[in-house]
Amino acid sequence: MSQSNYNYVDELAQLNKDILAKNPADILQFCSNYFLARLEDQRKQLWNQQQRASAAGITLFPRHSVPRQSNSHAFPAFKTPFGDNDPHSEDPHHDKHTEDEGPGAPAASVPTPGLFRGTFGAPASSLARSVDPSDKSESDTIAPLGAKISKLPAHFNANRRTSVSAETLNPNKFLGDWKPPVRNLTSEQLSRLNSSVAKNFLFGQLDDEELNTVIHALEEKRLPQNTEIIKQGDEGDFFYVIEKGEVDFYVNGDKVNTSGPGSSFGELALMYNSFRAATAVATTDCVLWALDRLTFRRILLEGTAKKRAMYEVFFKDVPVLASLSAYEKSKLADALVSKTFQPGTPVVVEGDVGENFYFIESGTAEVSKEGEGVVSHLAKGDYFGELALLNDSPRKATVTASSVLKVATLGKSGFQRLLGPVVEVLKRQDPTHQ
Ligand SMILES: Nc1ncnc2c1ncn2[C@@H]1O[C@@H]2COP(=O)(O)O[C@H]2[C@H]1O
Repeated sequence: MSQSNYNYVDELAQLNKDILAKNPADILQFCSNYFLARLEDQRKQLWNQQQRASAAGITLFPRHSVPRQSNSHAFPAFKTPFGDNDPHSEDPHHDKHTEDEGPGAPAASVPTPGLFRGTFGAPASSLARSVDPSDKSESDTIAPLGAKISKLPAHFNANRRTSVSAETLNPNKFLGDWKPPVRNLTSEQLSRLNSSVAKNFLFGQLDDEELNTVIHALEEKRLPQNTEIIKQGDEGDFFYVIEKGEVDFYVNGDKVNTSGPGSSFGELALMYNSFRAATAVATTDCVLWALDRLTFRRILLEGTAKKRAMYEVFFKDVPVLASLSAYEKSKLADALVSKTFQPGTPVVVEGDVGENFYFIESGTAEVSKEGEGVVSHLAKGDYFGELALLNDSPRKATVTASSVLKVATLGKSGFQRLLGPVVEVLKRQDPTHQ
């Protein structure tokens, strides 16, 4: 069953519950009111989502088409779903037709009163998802690179399910009698999963039962080099973990990232019920493991979203991370593990082999060196422990909690993978580096 069908079934199930609870006299009027209220709610969520995304530096709905870049991937341009009421617009009457809509395409907004008149004002037929039999965005077939990418329907974003909070805050309510898929994994597949994929940072938050459910729901995908795994602008269907190979990511034609074994991608559209934020292309032959949207939302959504939100606040107090993009910060948040040390407890000891890097979330610590005593004091937003990881050398100093100390730790592989862009700055500023 396609993802749209799931959404449709969820929606009808909820409507049915409301009808049974309220037993309305005028069923059609009740249904009409129900869907209008749902639509309004959805648009408000989308609005909030856009605000949060832009605060984090991500543009969900660029106003203008983005010219094709020199690489070979076609990227759709997006229209704001807020029509003429887009507060981000410098010119509210500009850009009613983009080149991507084609000359005959209807205007994105039909003026009607009300905050979201752009989308509410559109004719009913344009609010329904445009049905294009060639649109395989829901299927788990993966388009080979170079396959023709069809243009987006004129009302592309207006028709997306974009609720963040309703399902996010109470996912169980919306998932009904959800049962995770159980794949018939061979013992060879299970052992590969346990030795690599299960170590993905996002799975670190799961208890044994949850991890087991996730592992048995994973589906192996072997993809040749140059396969387009995800297309920017599509609806989210799967979350992926890389077992082997490399994947490049493009946003509006610009390469923004590369990921390798142990990394995951494709979570954003599932978390925010939004379209795919980037195009993902296999740059080598790849072995991936795909987790379906509902299992992701049911088991991984809440913990991931909470952790990202929590560290998003903390990262504002860590100047050295300022140069990381919003997405790089999210990935860093996934990998961090909080630990608390009582006053007087050493966290790293001079001469020891180093395995972890630390940010101070709260509390204080002091740095001391053999023969020199205390050489510096550390507090919230400071970090320590990178030298041993960078140089494969013993710890150069001892760091001891001087009050209850909460740290966010990162292991060696996460440190190399996620803090690469700021390593030079860390090197220069590490307080244990004398
Ligand atoms: N800079 C980036 N911005 C957005 N998404 C990215 C970026 N780099 C990698 N990605 C991944 O690309 C995926 C595309 O699908 P999603 O939007 O579901 O989730 C996205 C992320 O997992």
